[in-house]
Amino acid sequence: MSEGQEGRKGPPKRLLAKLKGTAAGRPPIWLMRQAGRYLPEYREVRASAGSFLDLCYTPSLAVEVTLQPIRRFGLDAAILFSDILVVPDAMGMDVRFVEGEGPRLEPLKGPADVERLDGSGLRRHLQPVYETVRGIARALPPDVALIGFSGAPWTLAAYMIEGRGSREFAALTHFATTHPEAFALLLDKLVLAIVEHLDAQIRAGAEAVQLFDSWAGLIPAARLDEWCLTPAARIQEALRQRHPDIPLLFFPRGIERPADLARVALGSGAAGISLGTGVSMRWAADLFGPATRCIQGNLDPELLLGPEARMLQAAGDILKATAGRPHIFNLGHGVIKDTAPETVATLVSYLQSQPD
Ligand SMILES: Cc1c2[nH]c(c1CCC(=O)O)Cc1[nH]c(c(CCC(=O)O)c1C)Cc1[nH]c(c(CCC(=O)O)c1C)Cc1[nH]c(c(C)c1CCC(=O)O)C2
Repeated sequence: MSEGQEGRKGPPKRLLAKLKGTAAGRPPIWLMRQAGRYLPEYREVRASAGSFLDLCYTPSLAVEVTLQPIRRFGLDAAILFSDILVVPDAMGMDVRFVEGEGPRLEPLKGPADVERLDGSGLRRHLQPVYETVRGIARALPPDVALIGFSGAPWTLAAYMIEGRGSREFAALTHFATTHPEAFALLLDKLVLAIVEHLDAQIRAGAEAVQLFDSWAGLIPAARLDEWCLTPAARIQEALRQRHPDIPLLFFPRGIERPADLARVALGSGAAGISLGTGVSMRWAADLFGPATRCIQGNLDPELLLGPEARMLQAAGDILKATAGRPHIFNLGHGVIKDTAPETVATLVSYLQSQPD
């Protein structure tokens, strides 16, 4: 058992029970991007921190912003405050966050750049992140689960090749088809780096981990196994060998055709599948349940912009569609920055007043 877990015996945690396949009890709730700019207390810490990466690498501040939404809303899980792009940063890429524009990386241009990527110093470079995990584990209320995370290989490759966020990631698909061997090597290096990163988070006290494949929807159907399913299954298998009791949540956002989604979700071996906004919970529940596979999601984050009655109606529809199956309530993507914190409070109260 890892160091972090030993000190964390206490009441059973709803999120972990659901990931084991329990249908009983109300759905736990946490929200992707529950810490962030929609919270005034986050903006205050952010303003004092220097750059966004400085915030990610300063344990006292990263612990504080992780705990802010837990204190304010009483959510059922905390997610480590960090970013998926710390992995390319730790592999030697130059990663920056430009105010109001998002991430910028010096893009990988060809095979030589992939060869140069070096994951051997990853744990050392990311010590502040693991220190943050230890700090959160010590501070969390005993019934709140702690989730660690990483980007999935395809999604990290997207930013590493494109050099920035994009809707189409044209350079990515161009690289993957013109340099197939270098692209395969890149995914390979990322699988190993991600396993190291998640393993270190688990040793520091993460009780579940989420793998974000935010751009999986860009993968052509014929490449789904190679670029999405197989890397996820390799990560899941390596973690299972090291930490058989730690569940993985997989978020293949944008994979929406039922046959593709079922294939990727079941093939990954993950205990939980997080569904994006484009998936109907009604058929997803039938696709995965009642097999002991937990589903997470998938309220449209736009609905949190109001009116509240419409949001609660949609949340109720999700609860109806998932009734009797292991379900973790979440959004279909991250909280939008214009969201009113009061609306999040309304949503959390609604979920927590469900029959148990
Ligand atoms: C693709 C991706 C990234 N980061 C992440 C993903 C996968 C999830 C998704 O699809 O959204 C994951 C992420 N990013 C962040 C977290 C922290 C934990 C949480 O969810 O509360 C998590 C889990 C903090 C963050 N990551 C970022 C912020 C905002 C930066 C700031 O405060 O200035 C936060 C709170 C920056 C970021 N980080 C990234 C982008 C594209 C941006 C810029 C867009 C934006 O600014 O919203 C990369």
